[in-house]
Amino acid sequence: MSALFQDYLSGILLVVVTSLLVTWAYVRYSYGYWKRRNVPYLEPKFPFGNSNSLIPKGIAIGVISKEFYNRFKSMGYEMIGDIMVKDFQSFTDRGIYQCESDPISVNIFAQPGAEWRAARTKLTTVFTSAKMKAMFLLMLECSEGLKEALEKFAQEKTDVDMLEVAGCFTTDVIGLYICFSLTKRLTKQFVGSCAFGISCNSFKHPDAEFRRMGRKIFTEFNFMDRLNLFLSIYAPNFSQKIGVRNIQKDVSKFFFRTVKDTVDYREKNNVQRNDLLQLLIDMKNSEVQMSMNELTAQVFLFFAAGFETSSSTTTLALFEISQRPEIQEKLRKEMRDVLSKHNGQITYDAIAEMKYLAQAVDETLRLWPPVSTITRVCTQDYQLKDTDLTVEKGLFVLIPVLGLHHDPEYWPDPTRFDPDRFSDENKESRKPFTYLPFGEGPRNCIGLRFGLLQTKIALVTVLSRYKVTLSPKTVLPLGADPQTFVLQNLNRVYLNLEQV
Ligand code: HEM
Repeated sequence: MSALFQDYLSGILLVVVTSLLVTWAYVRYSYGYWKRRNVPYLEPKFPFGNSNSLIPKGIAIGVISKEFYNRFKSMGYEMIGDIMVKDFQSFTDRGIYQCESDPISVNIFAQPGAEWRAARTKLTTVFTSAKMKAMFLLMLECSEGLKEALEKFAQEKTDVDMLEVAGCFTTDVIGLYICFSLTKRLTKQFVGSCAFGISCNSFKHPDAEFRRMGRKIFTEFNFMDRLNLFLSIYAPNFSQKIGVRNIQKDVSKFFFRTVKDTVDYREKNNVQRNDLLQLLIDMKNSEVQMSMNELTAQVFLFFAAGFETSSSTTTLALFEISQRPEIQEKLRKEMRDVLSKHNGQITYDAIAEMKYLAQAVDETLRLWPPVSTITRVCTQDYQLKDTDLTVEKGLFVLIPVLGLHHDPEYWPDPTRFDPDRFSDENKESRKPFTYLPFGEGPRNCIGLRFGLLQTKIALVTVLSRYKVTLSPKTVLPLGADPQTFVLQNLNRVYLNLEQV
């Protein structure tokens, strides 16, 4: 019996030791990939190679890719244009994990090649100029909630947690855009009414489900969420086989429930609305035949991509502007001049006329690009121009947006906030592909105009009414949070408002 047990133990030991040896050999071999090809590289460290962004106290992905960029930029950045635009057909995918058993992950951001192209063609119709103009009215309606909240802060002379306030505004905008009517009457009927268990008036209900889910998508990961994320990034094929999900279960459940209830309600009651969901419902019922799973996944992605990027841009623009009184005054003067030409009303055309505002937003996106690293995956072997190096199918490419945006060669004194960098004259002399806040090429940001518009409306709402200063409560430097994939700050931005 004891000999049998010993044999059993030795067997287990042998399996364990062999597995460890095989893993070690595999890791060593993988770490030698660039050395074997004679390409300059950073020595990877066990167990996370060159990336430790998923472990507590790690480094944000944008900061890691900036470090790579600073080390190797002498190799030339021209290949970025080839990869994103000219030779896009060899780099159509983003390499984001998706898993059929978690249908919400199969969205336009993650979809590969042909599936992505079909989805992009369908969804592009959502962002026409006419739709943007209609959307503008809805954004203005949502800015009423922002106005009220700001008034309260100013009267009570309390610090404004700007990311939270901007997050409420953009959540309402995107929530309404996705699911609710563009007409005032119907919007009023639904805002805050919890018609389908949703409340989308984040200012009145800061813990409304839409807002709670929004916060959760980017910042709240428990141990299992973290483990799932880790597996989906480092072992995607294995993760797909065992059904690992990279989006939190309750977030996924919320979107499936909400979208299903809303679609059922509209179909049963023959309700038609002028919003994204209607467009997707029409597609579902047309020859395009979008499934309910795809429809829900796209709704989720628009929500996730649409609110956080713009709320952090608004917050960081105000962070910079609060510390530069001369820039703030110039912006306010422009706002007043333009608004006075439009009877004091914020209109679509008035926003388009505010050139210095556009420059300030562009400069914020240079200094603080929410998507600080863009990814592409090589989808067919690719010969890198002027080299004998073949980029192999399946290889991941990181495009170091933060590194490019902070490079003193293209942006002298790069940490200084200076909207004049984006004057017409300076824009003309800029090198291509050194400014990529919305990506580039066929897979660039589909919501670019939407994002800029809601950011500008929020800024006009704040700056045309209040002088903004940075509260001493703000801990500096802000620092980049390693735990999220968008560039988020570790420390909150607190502002003080004084009516002008
Ligand atoms: C300031 C605001 C925003 C910024 C900085 C931003 C940035 C980006 C970036 C860098 C990408 C990747 C581009 C690439 O890979 O080349 C992206 C993709 C995307 N964004 Fe945005 N975004 C913003 C707002 C929005 C909004 C408001 C929406 C929707 C309403 C949106 C929807 C999307 C979608 C669907 C994609 C995937 C496009 C595709 O794969 O075809 N974004 N965004």
